[in-house]
Amino acid sequence: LLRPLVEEVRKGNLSTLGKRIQHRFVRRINGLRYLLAGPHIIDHEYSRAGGKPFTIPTPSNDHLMITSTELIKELMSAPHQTLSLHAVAKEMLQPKFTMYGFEWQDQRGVEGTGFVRALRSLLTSHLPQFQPDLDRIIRLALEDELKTTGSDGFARAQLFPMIKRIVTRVNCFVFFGEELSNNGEFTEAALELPQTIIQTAELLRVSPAFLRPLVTAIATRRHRASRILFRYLEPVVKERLAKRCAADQHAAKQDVPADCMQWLIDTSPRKDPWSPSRMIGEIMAIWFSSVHQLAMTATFVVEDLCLHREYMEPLRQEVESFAPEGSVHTARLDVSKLTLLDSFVKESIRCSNADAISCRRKALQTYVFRDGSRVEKDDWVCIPQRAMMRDAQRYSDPDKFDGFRFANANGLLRLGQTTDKVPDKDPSTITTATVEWPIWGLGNTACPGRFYASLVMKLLVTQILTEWECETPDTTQRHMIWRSSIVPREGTVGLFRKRASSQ
Ligand code: HEM
Repeated sequence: LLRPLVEEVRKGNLSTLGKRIQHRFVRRINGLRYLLAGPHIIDHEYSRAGGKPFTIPTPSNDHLMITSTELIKELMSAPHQTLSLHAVAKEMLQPKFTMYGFEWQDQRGVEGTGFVRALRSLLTSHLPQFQPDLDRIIRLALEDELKTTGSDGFARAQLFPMIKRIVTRVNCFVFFGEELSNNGEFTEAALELPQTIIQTAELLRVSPAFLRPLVTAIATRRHRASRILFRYLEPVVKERLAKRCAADQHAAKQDVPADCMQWLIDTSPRKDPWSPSRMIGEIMAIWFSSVHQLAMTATFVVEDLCLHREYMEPLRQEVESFAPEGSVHTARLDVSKLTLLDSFVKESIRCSNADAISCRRKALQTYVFRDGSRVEKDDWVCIPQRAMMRDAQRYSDPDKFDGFRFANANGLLRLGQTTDKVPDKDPSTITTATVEWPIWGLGNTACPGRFYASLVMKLLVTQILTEWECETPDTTQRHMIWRSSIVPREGTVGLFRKRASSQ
């Protein structure tokens, strides 16, 4: 709060100082409401702004919200040294404290962007090989989670905690391989880490600097989860780094494991190689990105399946029509053909978006858009995606859950017709990153894990469809709000019963 004022004093700009103090102070106090009502405040201001940019105060800074295609394109082409995604992540997650002392750069790409190749290219291209294993892990995890049934034949499960565990299991497999993914202590720490990071970072954002080490030690239980992961990963990473170095020296090709940890090592800098602990810090940061959003989004999708049961039969029929002959097993199913499922998952994201904003960038220096909109240094600029996805100008009947909205719209767009169902001008799928569908971010920084995330969500839903009947008695309050996040409630229960045909 005080930093901008101190800067004003330094500049000797005393005439405007009084006004600025008052303005900043009032905005920061007003901004406190954002903590508990962020998405609602954004929705309200969006409808008042009539397509123009608008500013939302938060307790720490202002967020400039932009919605026009021109401004969004300008945002995407602005230099990373000016409008930075990494600086946002650093502010939100406080990695220096929450990730065991791991320091991030403010600017993306300073130490290479190998992780994009590791996830966007290598992980994505290996998805067909991974699919049978992902399918098996999800199936066994569901059976394990839902093994205790009541007298009515239904197993009861708290959906969000269950899906966090399932996502952790599959992600552990693709990140760290079979052995570590079967290690209970390791997977428990892998599940704990993202939750600890988020909770601790929030505490740190409201703690004075001198208390931060103490707050971190208490909230992370002296980095319990990080230390366990580190203990397991250190010998493996050391060995793999040494092997890479030896292979480079002898220009030899060697058999290497096919997992994300290996690809992150392979794509890390060669000229000035990272130490094992630096490498583990990088892996943990990417690990965090892989669990948190996916678990929340997948939970809302499963909740929507339980709530809108009329979609189960048509979705089932679609899965069965594409299943390899004579089986309903989803291991080798070509999920890209399941256009109704793609549409259902997309509609779930449109209606129950886990984040009210996307494409956050922090201004490392003041930036003025071509239309004159200003983002002051240290403020953020964002896209208010939830409000845009509920705008009747973009989506007809936006408050209605229309599971096949996108499939129907794609059908019309493919015929060269127009539709008011969606704002898209061309057919699209869930992973298409466009101005109309910014849930993955945009441009160079668009989520490199989106193809994997989409596959996991679809496999989870197809497993439930083919093996289970599901419903939920909890139909009212499905989420809680913190800042712009819309987090599934831990207590929402799903009822699951094995389908007669799958027993
Ligand atoms: C439903 C799940 C997910 C959602 C909604 C999501 C969304 C996003 C968004 C909005 C961004 C910021 C992009 C920008 O602002 O331009 C992002 C970045 C990122 N995501 Fe995801 N993500 C998901 C799953 C995953 C998974 C499973 C992984 C890893 C396997 C992953 C890895 C990353 C990484 C590494 C970045 C940083 C990209 C960069 O700095 O260039 N995400 N994601």
